[in-house]
Amino acid sequence: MTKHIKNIKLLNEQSELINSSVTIDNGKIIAIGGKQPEGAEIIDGNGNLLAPGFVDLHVHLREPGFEHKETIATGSASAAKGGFTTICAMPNTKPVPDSVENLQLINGLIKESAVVRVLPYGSLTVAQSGDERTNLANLKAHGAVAFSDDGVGVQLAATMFEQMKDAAKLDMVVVAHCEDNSLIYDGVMHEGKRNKELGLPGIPSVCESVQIARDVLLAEAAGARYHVCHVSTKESVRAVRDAKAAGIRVTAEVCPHHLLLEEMDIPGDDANWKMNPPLRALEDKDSLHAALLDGTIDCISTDHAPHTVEEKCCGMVGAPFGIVGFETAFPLLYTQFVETGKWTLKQLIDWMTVKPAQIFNLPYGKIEVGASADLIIIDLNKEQTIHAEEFVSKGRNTPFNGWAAKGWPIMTIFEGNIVYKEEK
Ligand SMILES: NC(=O)N[C@@H](CC(=O)O)C(=O)O
Ligand SMILES: [Zn+2]
Repeated sequence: MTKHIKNIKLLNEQSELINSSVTIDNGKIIAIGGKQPEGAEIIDGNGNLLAPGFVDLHVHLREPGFEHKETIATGSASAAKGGFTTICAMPNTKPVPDSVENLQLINGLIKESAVVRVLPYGSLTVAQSGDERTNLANLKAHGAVAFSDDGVGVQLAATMFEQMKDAAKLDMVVVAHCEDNSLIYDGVMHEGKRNKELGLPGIPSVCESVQIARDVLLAEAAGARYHVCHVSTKESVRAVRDAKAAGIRVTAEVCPHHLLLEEMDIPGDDANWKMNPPLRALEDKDSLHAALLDGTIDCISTDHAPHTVEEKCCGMVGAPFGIVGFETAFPLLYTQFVETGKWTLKQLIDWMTVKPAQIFNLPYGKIEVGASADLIIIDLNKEQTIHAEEFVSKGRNTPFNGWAAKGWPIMTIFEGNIVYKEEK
């Protein structure tokens, strides 16, 4: 069935909104600005923005193994509501996608219940233990989008180096959660000012940056493509910036919460403010903004990490790290940084669409003839307060409960089908 989305605005390179229309057929975009085809189903955009569906390189869907926190069905529906149509699922599930058999199991679950495109990672080591290396060629052959042990850092340089060399041969990206276990010190938040005020153990910045510094040198020696997860410190930014300047094939992501919050915002010993890496100092936050703007950091990823209310109930010590992200990412960033004139709308959309897609060579994140019809209609004027209890995700773990934000996705189209529509 042909669909014609009329009365929408498209963003041009100058970040101007241009009146247009988009026609889709058979899951693909077949015309931009064309006439309404005879017999087409009409979707009226009511003058709102039509953007490419967001692409998220870093998400946790919890299935298989932790369905009490999230499932592929609830996680992908949450993604759809947030405007995400391509999401890359991290391997910290049970079982871990460390073998063809386990990856096939996950592929089957995705096929059964995902409402948007879910691309699974393969792990770098068996059971993410950091010891035995996985067979990357086999994982690639069965659909792994990239390789990562996210949730934990790969501790041994030799293990990382060997996997980088194999990934380079396959022209696949190694994606790293950078954390040196000997420098965590049982910390639950940033080692800085606020953790001392709260009397809570801290994680020093160097815990992250030291492993990035190691890895960029390993990536250079291996000739590998290397992507850094959730960069949070100014020293990490410097390590990535220097590596890029040296011609090393490194890319990096930043999460909305690290752009929006810093350690002094943490109201108290509340686990909805506990995530890994933790909220750092103001100067770290500032350096992340500068890094996005100068291209050191390539894209924004949510690190959607749902946990149960029970797990997050009782203070930071003992609670798992992580916060949800899909349903608040765009409106928060739009309200705080586009509406205030710090970023253009085009910059924000690019950091959430074409930029992440390019890192994995994915053909998504663009509105062009022939592209998959993965589209979102965003009402930039719609203002709403965030209520965690209304999330489609099973997770309620967010520090943004009660925040007001503008710019809400009101319809999400995946491969030509409507997978989310706002309730009026
Ligand atoms: N970011 C987090 O705080 N938690 C993630 C793991 C991770 O992304 O490192 C999780 O799986 O809960
Ligand atoms: Zn991580």
